[in-house]
Amino acid sequence: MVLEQYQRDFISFAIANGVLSFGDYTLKSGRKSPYFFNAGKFSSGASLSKLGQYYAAAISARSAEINSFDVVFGPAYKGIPLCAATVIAIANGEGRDVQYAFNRKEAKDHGEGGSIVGAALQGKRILVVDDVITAGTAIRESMDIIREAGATLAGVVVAIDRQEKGRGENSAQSAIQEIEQQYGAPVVAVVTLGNVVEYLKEQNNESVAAMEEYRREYGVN
Ligand SMILES: O=P(O)(O)OC[C@H]1O[C@H](OP(=O)(O)OP(=O)(O)O)[C@H](O)[C@@H]1O
Repeated sequence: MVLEQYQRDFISFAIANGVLSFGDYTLKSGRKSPYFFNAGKFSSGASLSKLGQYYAAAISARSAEINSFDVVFGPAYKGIPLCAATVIAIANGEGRDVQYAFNRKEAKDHGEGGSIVGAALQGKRILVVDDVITAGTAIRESMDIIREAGATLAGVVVAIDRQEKGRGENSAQSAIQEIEQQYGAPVVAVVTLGNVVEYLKEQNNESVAAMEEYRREYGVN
């Protein structure tokens, strides 16, 4: 697996910000993981600005799959700064003025009202950005919003794909693979678990063995 330079930079940036850490973690799924990714720690102007640039880099690197999009949509709440940072990075880096929108978790019944803030979605191709996909609930909710608005899904971008099997007895697929299949649109991650392992190998990092073992146990093919 070839590690692109933006992916190498993103992993080292995530480690430096304490977003990606290695140790013994128990996940919501109950799985014991040798690593943890907490995007909430990108919590300053400079780190959010860089994060937007990594999303923009991933979108550009995978443009053949994503094809074209008109609006970047961020599901509340954590998707909100992400969609804003991503369109700013696209405007500054590529000179392309892309629209953005996000939802309110609770619809507002005064003022302009409604539950979508930002660009109108109707008839447009929507790229959804979020930090992570776990069970896929947030993305399915976004899909409902997109369909109700008469728009179509161009793709989804997340920071990391853990590439692990779902928790169902016979689940051989990850939540990301299920979403790709269900909606017929690509889900692109800035980095995958495979990329992280590759990076750690390059660095002769001591966590490689534990990461590979985790991947053997829970990884998808
Ligand atoms: O694939 P899922 O199982 O939906 O899990 C991932 C979602 O969960 C988190 O958001 P959450 O819904 O907790 O809301 P928040 O952004 O307000 O924290 C996260 O930001 C994703 O949107």
